[in-house]
Amino acid sequence: MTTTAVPATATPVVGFDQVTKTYGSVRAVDGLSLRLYPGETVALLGPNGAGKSTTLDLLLGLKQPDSGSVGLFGTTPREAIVAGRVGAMLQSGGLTDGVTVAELVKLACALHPRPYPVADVLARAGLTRIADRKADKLSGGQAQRVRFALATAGDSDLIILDEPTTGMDVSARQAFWATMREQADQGRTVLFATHYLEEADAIADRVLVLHRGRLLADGTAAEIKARAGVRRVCFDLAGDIDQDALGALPSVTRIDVSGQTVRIQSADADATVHALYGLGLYPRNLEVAGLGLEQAFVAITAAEEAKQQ
Ligand SMILES: Nc1ncnc2c1ncn2[C@@H]1O[C@H](COP(=O)(O)OP(=O)(O)OP(=O)(O)O)[C@@H](O)[C@H]1O
Repeated sequence: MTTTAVPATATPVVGFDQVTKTYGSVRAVDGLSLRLYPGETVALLGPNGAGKSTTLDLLLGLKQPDSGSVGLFGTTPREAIVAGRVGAMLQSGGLTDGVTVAELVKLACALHPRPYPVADVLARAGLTRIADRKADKLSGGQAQRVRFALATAGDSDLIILDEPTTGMDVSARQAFWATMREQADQGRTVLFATHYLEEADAIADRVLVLHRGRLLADGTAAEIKARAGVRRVCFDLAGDIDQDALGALPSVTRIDVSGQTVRIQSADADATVHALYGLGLYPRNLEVAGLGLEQAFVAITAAEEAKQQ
């Protein structure tokens, strides 16, 4: 379903084949097969507990699969990491108390086989002014920027980011994504897990939706939105609003009424609007539009939940 033009013979940056990982009775990753290719910017979405962090840990060799295989650049995660091909920014850890920001970045540069100059790494992450501050004296957003610096200390081919912008303010987020775009434009593969669907929509050229450890959707944001197969119908009504009657219109899957404004999700917007007029109502400011990525995500995962009940 992916639309990215990739030669069939290209060695995948990431190759998951039928990977399963369980914790006791919890199947965190369930038969996952996946290929990522050079230059792709890929968002990994999923509700809490969907298996995103476990997937990234498997990719980084921090966890081993119970079955199936995980490959990076045609080799093992460990070999790829030792060769400096992977930069990673995980949700926590990596920041040692009592050590300054500059010292941490220097160490990350020293450990990378193809390091960037320390001053460049600090500047790119917006850390120059706080380079002498101790890592345990940072705000949440500053600590995230340090993790970002550590992930980009050298010239890696794959950058893995687990919820990278959590705690960052708006300008830090914008700067962060501008840098990631540059990295992708230079041919690097960027894989990021996020709960900010607007970021996935704006940044990713491919979106993966995980649900209970399985891949529920894989495509561009536009394809995921279309796949939800639902449209939004929004209008104003004068007078008393009979929510039950509107909810019973054909193909309506969801209804919200706020003041005189009605917002409906419909699997067949034409049929819904036709029947709306059939009730003898006169909607004003009528708008029919596709779902945003966030609503599409909710619709897709809710449909899957309903199937599994
Ligand atoms: N170390 C562990 N021991 C036991 N269960 C675990 C462990 N790590 C994760 N799990 C379980 O595995 C499932 C997947 O967890 P994971 O952290 O990969 O999900 P996630 O998509 O990253 O979630 P979130 O969005 O909340 O960060 C969850 O049900 C979680 O409770």
